[in-house]
Amino acid sequence: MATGRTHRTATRSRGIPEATVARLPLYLRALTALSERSVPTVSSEELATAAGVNSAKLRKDFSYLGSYGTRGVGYDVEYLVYQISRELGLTQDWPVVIVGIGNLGAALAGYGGFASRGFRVAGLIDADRAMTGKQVAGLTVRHTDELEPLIKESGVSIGVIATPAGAAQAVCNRLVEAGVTSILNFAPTVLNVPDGVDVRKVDLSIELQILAFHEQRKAGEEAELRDAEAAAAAAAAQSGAVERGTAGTAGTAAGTAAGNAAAAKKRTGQGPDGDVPAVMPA
Ligand SMILES: NC(=O)c1ccc[n+]([C@@H]2O[C@H](COP(=O)([O-])OP(=O)(O)OC[C@H]3O[C@@H](n4cnc5c(N)ncnc54)[C@H](O)[C@@H]3O)[C@@H](O)[C@H]2O)c1
Repeated sequence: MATGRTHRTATRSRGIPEATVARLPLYLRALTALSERSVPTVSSEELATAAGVNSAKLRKDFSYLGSYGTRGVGYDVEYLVYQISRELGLTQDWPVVIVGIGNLGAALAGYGGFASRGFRVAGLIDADRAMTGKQVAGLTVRHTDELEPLIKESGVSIGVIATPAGAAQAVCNRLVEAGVTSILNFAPTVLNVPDGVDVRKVDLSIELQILAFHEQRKAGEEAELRDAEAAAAAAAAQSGAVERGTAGTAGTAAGTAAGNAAAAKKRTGQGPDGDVPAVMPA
């Protein structure tokens, strides 16, 4: 088994970059909301705002799909929903198996968003014999001994791992051996998989850590802004007090301090990159 190979490289088949593929679900979610409100067309700016993506990036992404919209009209919402769904493989049903039916696995099993997006939970697996036969979200929990037959019977190609980290690699190996080629991993560990297997990792604590970083940066920048504004005010006061001679220097100092204050203010307006999806390659 190869090690460290956890997701495909920068571009996929048909030349669509991985970063574009990662944004397609964001567009689809925004487009689905528009479709539900029976909105027929949408401009790239409106859709970019709704998806939390820069509009130039959106137009570039859609050019990979061969979708350019109509000048003055925008994009046809229904057609784009179909096109993106087809690109993401969502026009077909994907049976999914969830392994580890504890707090998280049970919550995932009951998540209605899977079915509405074409992911059918075909089976729930847990190693705890006390769980075997229990009903969770309308499905019967099966023991890990039944993992392989379940995958074969249901034609499962996507596995969700919600076990403790220590069990995740062994579960992953069994899933792959049984024919699963895509894994969504919630366990806080890096999985090694062979070529041809895609792993996506979800880690909410990493997302929170990224937000904490931005919070810390914003606090630092606000302090920097206050210092720069105070320096600008002091330099302006000094420039007013000096009538001749050093007035030019004081004026320059005031200008520089004001420039620093403006630059600091501009930086504080920047936040986390809304284009980065919460699910990341493992
Ligand atoms: N990614 C995230 O944001 C996120 C959020 C919450 C939890 N987690 C992770 O998800 C995992 C599950 O969390 P939880 O709170 O549901 O834990 P939990 O203890 O409630 O459930 C774990 C379940 O896995 C089962 N299990 C253990 N070993 C197994 C094996 N080899 N095969 C099949 N099933 C097995 C246990 O019997 C149990 O039912 C943990 O690794 C946790 O750290 C991740």
